[in-house]
Amino acid sequence: MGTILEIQHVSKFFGGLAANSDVSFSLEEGMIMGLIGPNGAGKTTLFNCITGYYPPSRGDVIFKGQKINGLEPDRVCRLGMVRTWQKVRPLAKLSVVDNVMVGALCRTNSLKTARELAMEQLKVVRLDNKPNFLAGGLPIGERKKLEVARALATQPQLLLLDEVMGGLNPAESDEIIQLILDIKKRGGITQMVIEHDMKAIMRISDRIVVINSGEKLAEGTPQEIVNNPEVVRAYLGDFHA
Ligand SMILES: Nc1ncnc2c1ncn2[C@@H]1O[C@H](COP(=O)(O)OP(=O)(O)OP(=O)(O)O)[C@@H](O)[C@H]1O
Repeated sequence: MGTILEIQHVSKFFGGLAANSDVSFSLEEGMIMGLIGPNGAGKTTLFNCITGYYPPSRGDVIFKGQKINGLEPDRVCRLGMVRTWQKVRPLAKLSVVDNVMVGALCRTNSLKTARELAMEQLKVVRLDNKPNFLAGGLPIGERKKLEVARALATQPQLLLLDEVMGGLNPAESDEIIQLILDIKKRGGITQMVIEHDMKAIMRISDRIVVINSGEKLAEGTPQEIVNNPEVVRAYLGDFHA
């Protein structure tokens, strides 16, 4: 197993605000990395810097040994890295399967192949009973799954999930947790997960990075993180796994 992603001294400034400040860590292939921190800590900004939605102001993002800062998100996606969005925005007037085909078309120009790839991923997220439903009519739990299916259809090696459990009830969150663990078990996809649900993040993560005020506060196994006094003081309060 090698390193799939290296974040080296990444900073992102918005005017005078350092949304990310000198953040460094790396991800081993096949693992699930949790990214946690208080609201406004800079987690989504870091995802945006990694996936090409913004170039970092400083520092480098190295994916599979290649420096990718400054590359457009669609180029990054073709290299094998894709993210989901915290606020899911499916193409509401398109069907479920057509939404997932949009992801698959990153790999093929054939609509037939794209449809087959899309149906495969709908099976993975258990939405294959609704391919012709309008995406805009899905309840939030299914819209989140659709978002994951669209991302998977790009055939990524690195999947970044931004609060896929946000707004879900416990049963729906459990389904997503199971989905993330299934993706890991099938192999071939490394995952990085932003999540506020601490029980969930402790359950799924091999390692956790804690961000606070734009800076990396700590990194370690879930057990190391819950036992880190600085993390407890800044973020976890009296949370115990
Ligand atoms: N495009 C932008 N322009 C200006 N400031 C921004 C922009 N995007 C984010 N910020 C600021 O950067 C800081 C980090 O925001 P970010 O959304 O990355 O945090 P977060 O950890 O993902 O928060 P949350 O958990 O609430 O989603 C915040 O102060 C935010 O207001």
